[in-house]
Amino acid sequence: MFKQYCPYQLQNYFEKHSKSVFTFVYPFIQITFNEFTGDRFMRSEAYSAIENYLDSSSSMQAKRLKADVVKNSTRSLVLSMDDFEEVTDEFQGVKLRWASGKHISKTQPFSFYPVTDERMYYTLTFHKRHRNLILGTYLSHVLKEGDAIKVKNRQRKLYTNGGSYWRHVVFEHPASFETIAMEADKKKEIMDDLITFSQAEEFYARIGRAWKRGYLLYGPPGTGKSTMIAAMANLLNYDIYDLELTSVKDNTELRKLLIETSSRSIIVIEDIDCSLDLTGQRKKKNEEQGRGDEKDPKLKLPKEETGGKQSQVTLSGLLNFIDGLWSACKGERLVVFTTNFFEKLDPALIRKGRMDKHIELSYCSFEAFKVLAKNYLRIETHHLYAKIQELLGETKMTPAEVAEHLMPKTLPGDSKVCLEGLIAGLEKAKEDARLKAEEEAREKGSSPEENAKEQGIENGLCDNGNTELKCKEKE
Ligand SMILES: Nc1ncnc2c1ncn2[C@@H]1O[C@H](COP(=O)(O)OP(=O)(O)OP(=O)(O)O)[C@@H](O)[C@H]1O
Repeated sequence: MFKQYCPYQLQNYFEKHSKSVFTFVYPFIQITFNEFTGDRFMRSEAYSAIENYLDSSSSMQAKRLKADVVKNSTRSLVLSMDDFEEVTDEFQGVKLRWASGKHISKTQPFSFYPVTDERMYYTLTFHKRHRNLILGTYLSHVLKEGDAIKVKNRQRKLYTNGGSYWRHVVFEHPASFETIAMEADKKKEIMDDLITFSQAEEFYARIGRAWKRGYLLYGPPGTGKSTMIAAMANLLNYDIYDLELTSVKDNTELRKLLIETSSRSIIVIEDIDCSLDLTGQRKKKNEEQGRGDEKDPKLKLPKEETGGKQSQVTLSGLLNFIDGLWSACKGERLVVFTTNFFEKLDPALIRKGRMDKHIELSYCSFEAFKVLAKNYLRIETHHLYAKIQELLGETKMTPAEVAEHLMPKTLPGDSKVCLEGLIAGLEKAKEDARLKAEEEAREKGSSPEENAKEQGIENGLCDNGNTELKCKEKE
């Protein structure tokens, strides 16, 4: 009515003065928290924290609620406060009122149809005599609680890069450290390391280091490197960013992608030896040029998925990402590289400080087999175990291959059939290796035993299933 009957020229005047009179006599303070700050595309962190904080209490108080299904493993229903609804809160005996609202505006940019733009907001109302308490302690309490609820309830995501953007799906991999086939003490060491890292915020701040840790997982294909990454993410409740380096155009794009990763995440580069053209060229180039520059800016990625153009990402760009200045910007993060060829990697890339922990995932040991048998067949022991132990000591078989033999062919599955299948597989692998060694010995004119040993070293294998580096060390 006011807008309809009051002359337009007077409206502003009245609004301005009535507001100041109203503010003078009104004993309450009102704060608005908008969903978006400045930039339309940046959601306000304060708004998200308040949303989480209020959602936890609004289901008990609000009369009108919104429901949404969260597609995590349990598909739970999340209730939140509906638009233009109010709830009260109490803090140290002080009562406060939260209300949700929505600004709706119709914009008509270049399209024929008007586009509706909705912006949510929350308002907090409290008496002005509690100003110090609310602005100081209460608001930081709300933000802290809201962030903690977010961490607890969040759906973890698996991101992958398509060009310069991240796309994501909900991450629901069932791998855990319990199901990983590995020696118990090695497993415990890795878990302790991860947990210590995740709790060491103050420690990292005190020693002046960015809160991040690098892991290099190496070993033959099928030994559980990817499974280990999923187990790490599940243990720490982190997101995963699976970075496909070959589709990143240049260092600027790499930096953009990495700046967009969030805290509490694992950044993974799988098969790093295939993503970066490493040692060979670099060493050769350095030798030719007679210099030992660690970060050769001319070293480029192979020409692959960057629209047929050669990727311009350089080793120096990658090294900057791992431990350059900006890498400290986003808090708690793990960087994980995987490779099948440890020895191919540039020492600069994997030196301690960049890749702090080197974890070898190797061929299936008897202890690892027992974990797999427990997972797949639910048995702790069997009279065929002795034979399997003997064969695993003589033959190399990856956990992936062992797992395949243990997979029941029909349900509910017969343990004896699976174990016999595994024994047959191991015997065949042993025989194949023997024939191959004989064949190659004939070609070279050396004895099969010598040849087998040489082969083991060439292929990165060793008597006990370790990779080349260890074999050489042992020798
Ligand atoms: N150590 C292990 N513990 C439990 N399962 C394993 C292990 N290693 C392999 N597997 C099984 O084998 C499959 C393949 O393993 P995974 O993809 O993790 O191997 P990888 O080392 O990452 O191989 P690649 O180098 O080819 O990427 C997985 O689905 C998993 O079920």
